[in-house]
Amino acid sequence: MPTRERTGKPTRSKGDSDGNSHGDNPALLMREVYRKYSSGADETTALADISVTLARGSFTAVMGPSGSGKSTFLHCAAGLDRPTSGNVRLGDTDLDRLSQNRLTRLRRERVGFVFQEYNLLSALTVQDNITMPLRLSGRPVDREWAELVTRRVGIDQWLRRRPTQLSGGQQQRVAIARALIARPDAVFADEPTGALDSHTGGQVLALLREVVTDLGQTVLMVTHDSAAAAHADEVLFLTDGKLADRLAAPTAEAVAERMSRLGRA
Ligand SMILES: Nc1ncnc2c1ncn2[C@@H]1O[C@H](COP(=O)(O)OP(=O)(O)OP(=O)(O)O)[C@@H](O)[C@H]1O
Repeated sequence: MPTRERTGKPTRSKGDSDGNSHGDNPALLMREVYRKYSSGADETTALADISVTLARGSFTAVMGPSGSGKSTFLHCAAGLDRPTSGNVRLGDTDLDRLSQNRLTRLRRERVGFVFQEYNLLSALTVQDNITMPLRLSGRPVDREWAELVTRRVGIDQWLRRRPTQLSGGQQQRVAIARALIARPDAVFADEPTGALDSHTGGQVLALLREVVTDLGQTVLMVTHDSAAAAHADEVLFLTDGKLADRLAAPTAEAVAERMSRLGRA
């Protein structure tokens, strides 16, 4: 059932148009992506023939054994790394055609990041941390969106504090608000609950789910945790850099079972 955010605007469900300037296209399209690392005679294929489409307003988890290519996948998808071959399209932009400067600008303006370690600036207030991506790209703050995000993420009462005056879970909420402030094409989360206890981690995952369901954002999350992956609409399983399996409407048990099957493969 579609929900409505507090502004009264209808929100998107999986696959809908996003209502912003980027039209009907998917949030992310990866086509036949390879990422190889060479050192001397050694070559490692970290990603092999990855083709994935993320619909706007979808929540996707990426799982796989250690070394299976999860971080490389996230970095290539988010424009932090360039594939050796293949295409990555974020919204309506082909990343392989961008210069390094344009790619940096795109990451600031159209991508949100949430890391395990929050990466907040301790000298700045929560408010200034959240609006930092906009200041870096010289863009004005959309007050209505900023208020909606801070309220929705549940940090409106801490805006004048410094990150060190907040708990880990509260800091991760600030990082999520910062990731959303520019209304990105996609939010990339790398083990966002890795540093949190399971209760607080559960709250952060529920928040990411709301960010997708209520605010229509697109989230791609790398995780080792089956229970975390179960918050997503779909789980992608990587082994040896390949997309080995995928699971829609996951439960923690089904995810754990697929993971153990991959381990035996
Ligand atoms: N800079 C690099 N140079 C050479 N090989 C690399 C480099 N980065 C990653 N690799 C290799 O690429 C493969 C995929 O690494 P990646 O970090 O993406 O895996 P991962 O699934 O995220 O692992 P983990 O769960 O342990 O974080 C591994 O074999 C790794 O050793």
